[in-house]
Amino acid sequence: MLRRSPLSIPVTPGLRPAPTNHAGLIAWVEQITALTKPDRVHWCDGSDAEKQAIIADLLAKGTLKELDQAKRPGCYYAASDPRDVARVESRTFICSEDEADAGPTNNWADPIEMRDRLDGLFDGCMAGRTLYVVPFCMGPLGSEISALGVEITDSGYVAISMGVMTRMGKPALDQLGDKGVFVPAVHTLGAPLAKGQADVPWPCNDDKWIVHFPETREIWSYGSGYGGNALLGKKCYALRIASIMARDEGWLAEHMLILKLTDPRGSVKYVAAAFPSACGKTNLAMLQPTLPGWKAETIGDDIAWMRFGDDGRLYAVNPEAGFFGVAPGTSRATNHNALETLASNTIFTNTALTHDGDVWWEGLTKQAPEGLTNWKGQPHDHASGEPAAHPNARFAAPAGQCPAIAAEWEDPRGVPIDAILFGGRRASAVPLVTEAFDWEHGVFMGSTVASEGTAAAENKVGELRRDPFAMLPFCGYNMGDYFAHWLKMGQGRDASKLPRIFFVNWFRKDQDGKFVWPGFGDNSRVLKWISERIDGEADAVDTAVGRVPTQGSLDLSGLDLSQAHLSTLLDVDAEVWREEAALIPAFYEKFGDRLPQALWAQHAALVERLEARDKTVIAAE
Ligand SMILES: Nc1nc2c(ncn2[C@@H]2O[C@H](COP(=O)(O)OP(=O)(O)OP(=O)(O)O)[C@@H](O)[C@H]2O)c(=O)[nH]1
Ligand SMILES: O=C([O-])CC(=O)C(=O)O
Repeated sequence: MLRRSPLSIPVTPGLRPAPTNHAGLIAWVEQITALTKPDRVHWCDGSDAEKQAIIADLLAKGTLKELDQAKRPGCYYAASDPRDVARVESRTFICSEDEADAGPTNNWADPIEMRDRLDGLFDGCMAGRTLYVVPFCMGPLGSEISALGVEITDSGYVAISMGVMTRMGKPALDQLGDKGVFVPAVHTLGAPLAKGQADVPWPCNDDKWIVHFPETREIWSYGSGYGGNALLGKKCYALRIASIMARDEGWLAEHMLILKLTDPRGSVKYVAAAFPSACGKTNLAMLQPTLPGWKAETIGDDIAWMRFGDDGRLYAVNPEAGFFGVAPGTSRATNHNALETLASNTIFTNTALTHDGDVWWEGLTKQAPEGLTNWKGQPHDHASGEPAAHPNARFAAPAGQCPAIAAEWEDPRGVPIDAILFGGRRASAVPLVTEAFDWEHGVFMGSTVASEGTAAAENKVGELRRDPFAMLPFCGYNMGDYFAHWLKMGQGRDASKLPRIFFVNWFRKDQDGKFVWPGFGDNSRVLKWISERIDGEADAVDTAVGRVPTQGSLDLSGLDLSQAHLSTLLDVDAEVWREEAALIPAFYEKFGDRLPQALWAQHAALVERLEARDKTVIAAE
């Protein structure tokens, strides 16, 4: 669409003068305006006055409801259309020129055909609506690791949410200057309004398309107003398109939280951790250690952009400015810092509403309050067994409001990463924590992550699926090449400066289906072990799958954990792992020759180690 259309379409009458001299940007906005035919065009400056005006419009339309401003100043509530509640992976496409470049884990469509389809879908799609031009910066302003984008959207909800989630408006436009490079991202609800037609609170379309063109680094999103489908700076740009930029430019764009950990001696470690959607990134990023003297602070909760510095260390920035977190399960007991963050200036979507103008979700309090309205706008019926909040109900809150935010969270240089964690939801097999033997073994671990599905996407909840590096839905190119890129990033480097790699699993269950590990703040016990491993202080035992803590090396003081449960958490059952290992080739074979030989060699070495062991290898001393 973009490349084939000339940039000579006349400016729509009424278009306000663009607050930029960037000729390419102005031409692109004119072109999209001509295609989508909105009633009005608004260039976002990111000011408070602008935010208030958009909110007033959304309140009038019923998209937003004002929460009790005495209790939650600056907080608003939206309930989505029930057909628009999560990312739509089946409608997400990587339209590379060569199908093989998208790889077997992405949906692919021919880019020419897709452009024709989008031409049709976007023609007049914004009729009756305002087109918002949303310039944004991913990463701290002024950082060499940061990058710019401009989202065009016909959703005021998206425009203000982008204001929370990114550095949006004038500062981003200033950074772009007259000639800067930006990723163009076009979003529409796919719900044009005929003259005089009344709007609905949450317009969207049954037909949804989330499309990426890797070669031209463009994003086109049609039909959804929700989360990662519509806030295009997040998954679409900061992961899918950025992963391509990172491959080409020699850095890493990852689905990782970033955490600062300070031990009782005052020594600091920075940890990045990749867990699939709704598997605990936000919670770990805001963790309150239960171990005395340990301190955890937040740098980011979802995405990390990382580059090697001249000193050989890997530096990470959080490209986002807000948290788009899962509400259900968040409570004072599990994540006090998140609740403090949500006290003001937050947009809640698909939670339940209390009778006195506040939000509620399952897990917030033990007992649901009386008089709840569920996310579908109906009186909540406790007896129905249906949750009052949608399981993927979310909050969008400014990161700077988090009481645990680290002072350096916006440091343009980023923070040097000491440890990388991979993880997922695994009821069985996978120990509480395992250290990789080296970088290559760590890449092997990352490539074989499997996790039980959650409500964050439309796949089946609870079903086990491979989610390498927690990037399955977010890698913008062939994952075989992505694994090779990870291997290459560690090659020829001083191993003592490379982050150490670990695999964690907070989700082991006993025979009754109950979590064995208390999780949340008690995950600090695992972080302590990791920190002490890096300092050469904690013991580990070599097992076939990696190094696991000796029972004595994990700080379990004050924890009521039975010996049987501890064994469940730390034992490596060779029989179970032989079955696990036997599942890997079918997954690897999907990538054909794009799967690096080094990973096949890692698999062969794992099988060999497992053959050499007795049935059960106990990590206890
Ligand atoms: N049992 C247990 N549950 C956890 C733990 N950490 C997080 N959870 C639950 O997992 C769910 C998702 O947690 P989040 O921290 O929001 O997950 P996320 O990875 O940030 O999710 P996305 O925003 O989708 O990327 C919530 O219901 C949490 O209560 C833990 O240590 N143990
Ligand atoms: O992108 C979204 O809609 C929400 C999110 O963070 C995820 O799914 O990981």
